[in-house]
Amino acid sequence: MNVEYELSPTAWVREQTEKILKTGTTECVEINMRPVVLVTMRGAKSGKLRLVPLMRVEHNGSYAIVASRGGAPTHPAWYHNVKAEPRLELQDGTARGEYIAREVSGQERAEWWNRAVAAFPPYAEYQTKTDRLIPVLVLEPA
Ligand SMILES: C[C@H](OP(=O)(O)OC[C@@H](O)[C@@H](O)[C@@H](O)Cn1c2nc(=O)[nH]c(=O)c-2cc2ccc(O)cc21)C(=O)N[C@@H](CCC(=O)N[C@@H](CCC(=O)O)C(=O)O)C(=O)O
Repeated sequence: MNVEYELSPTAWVREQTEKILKTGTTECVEINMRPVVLVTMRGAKSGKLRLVPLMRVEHNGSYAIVASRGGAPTHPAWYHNVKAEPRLELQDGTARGEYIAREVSGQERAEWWNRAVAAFPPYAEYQTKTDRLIPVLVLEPA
């Protein structure tokens, strides 16, 4: 049974996703020479399986995903998907696993925000472009 995946309507994102699917590894793509992971999540309204590439922020087997959307004034739609259904799959390189996402705040968010900015420095600039607090969600192995 072939599962119906929905790729991003944004061309450059869809192209990176297609490359990951074709090569079988997220190592075939990068942003500013920084690694990417591929998250598979359930659409909150459509129920579709959506494939969302995000920057790789990893620490001791857990990951953070950052709902930056380049510092746009509103959260990316995928943020609402993950809040509605926190169980998701993450692919890092060729490794894929089930994770449970939870939004973090306070000191825990600060720690993961530092890791995120170390992994992808533009996050710091994105946060200066919007007064929305960019959500950080930690993914722990299910
Ligand atoms: C364009 C829109 O995407 P979005 O979910 O807003 O997310 C925008 C971007 O964050 C998303 O494209 C990311 O993959 C971009 N992106 C990163 N985006 C980030 O926010 N952070 C990152 O670290 C990041 C890294 C990254 C690396 C590589 C790459 O190729 C892309 C990267 C989209 O896909 N819309 C679809 C689906 C939206 C959706 O998920 N709908 C839900 C409902 C959502 C709701 O309830 O509101 C559903 O299906 O039910 C549509 O409009 O049809």
